[in-house]
Amino acid sequence: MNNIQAQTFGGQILRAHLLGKEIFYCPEVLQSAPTPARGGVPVLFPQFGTLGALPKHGFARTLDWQVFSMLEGCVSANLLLTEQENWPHRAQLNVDASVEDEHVAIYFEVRNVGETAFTWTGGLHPYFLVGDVLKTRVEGLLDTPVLDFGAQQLETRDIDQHHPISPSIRLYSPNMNVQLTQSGFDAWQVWNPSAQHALQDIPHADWQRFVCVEPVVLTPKTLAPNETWVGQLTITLIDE
Ligand SMILES: O=P(O)(O)OC[C@H]1O[C@@H](O)[C@H](O)[C@@H](O)[C@@H]1O
Repeated sequence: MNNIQAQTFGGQILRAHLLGKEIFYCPEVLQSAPTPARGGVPVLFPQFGTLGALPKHGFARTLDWQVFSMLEGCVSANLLLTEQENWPHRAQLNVDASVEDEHVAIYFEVRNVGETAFTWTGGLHPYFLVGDVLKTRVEGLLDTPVLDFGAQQLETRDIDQHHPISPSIRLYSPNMNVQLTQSGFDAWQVWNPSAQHALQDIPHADWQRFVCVEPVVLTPKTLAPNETWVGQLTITLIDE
């Protein structure tokens, strides 16, 4: 059975099932505002990570969005991001996601609805449910044809790497094998916090159950008033 679920806080997709398979890691108990929820697919905007002076990963993941679900298997999350501290702009953000057959398709749209141009970084931060990250690999990155997490010393240190963008890569894990196809983004960020993490918002052992493979914009993009940027991530179950 296919379905998808999102919450208003952060406009965040939390869970999606494809042919009955759970695609995203999402703990039972999620942090509530103002702490960003760890799991599902956080939206990062207008700053990726600490690439600037704004709050880490921007404002979008800690604001309340409007979330609609009019058709089964589809969600639409929308945020009019108005002026924030150190960010005197206005942006309309839309995340539209659907599950159909063996795909989850996520569109992320950013429109400048203010009167001044702004420059942004950000993207989507999916927490893929892999079962055991130490038995998981990513294939098809341009600079690392096979990224084997079992060989990354995740018992002692995190992995936090960006890789040049490619149209599609594959994630092989005990939970699922998926192809990740993107357009519009400029890097794949790969992150797992390792067994040594100090995250307080997930059960400690859960570090091993997920990996984040994130289609992101790391090179600042400028949008003039009325200009729109669109990115897409499609997650497709594959057999091999
Ligand atoms: O703990 P946060 O703020 O949700 O960030 C999680 C991780 O997100 C990744 O995108 C970053 O590359 C990591 O550096 C960061 O630690």
